[in-house]
Amino acid sequence: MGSDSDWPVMQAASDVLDEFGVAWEADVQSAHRMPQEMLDYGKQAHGRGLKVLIAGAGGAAALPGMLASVTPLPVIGVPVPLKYLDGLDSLMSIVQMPAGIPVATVAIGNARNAGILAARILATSDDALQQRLVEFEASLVETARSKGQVVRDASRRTGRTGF
Ligand SMILES: Nc1c(C(=O)O)ncn1[C@@H]1O[C@H](COP(=O)(O)O)[C@@H](O)[C@H]1O
Repeated sequence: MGSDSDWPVMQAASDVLDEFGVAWEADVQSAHRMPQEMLDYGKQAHGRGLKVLIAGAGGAAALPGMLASVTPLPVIGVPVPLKYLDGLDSLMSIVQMPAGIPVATVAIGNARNAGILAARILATSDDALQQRLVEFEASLVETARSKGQVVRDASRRTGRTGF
């Protein structure tokens, strides 16, 4: 992430990776504030055995794209919302990459989805992880169904059938 101030948003990625039993590391690397160190981190990531990079940054978010330009690894960008512009600036900075340097961009502030997408990428070569993802998706179906049941029960009680 571009700053430790992004951690409250980015932590959701590490939380969901923990849920799936996927090892992760977190670091602060800023393309703007520490360009050489950030480039070194990106260049070395592949050789160190990392498999997917999740890059979260707010405002003028150069970090995800710059990382993607120096690594063959898949990079997932997380637009971090700041006080001004609600993360739209970050979203635009991350999503509009030139051809040849892709960054898979998730919704503003949705680091959890970045973690899940990383797990899905890793699961293409990990059957056990694939199975955990299948079970996770099934649990989402159950949760959505039970929420629908709560609404149906409430509408029956009140006699209202629509909203
Ligand atoms: N967007 C970038 C980059 C970069 O893209 O290189 N480096 C820091 N930042 C962002 O600046 C915001 C404010 O950072 P501070 O809270 O440290 O002032 C953070 O959201 C960070 O991701």
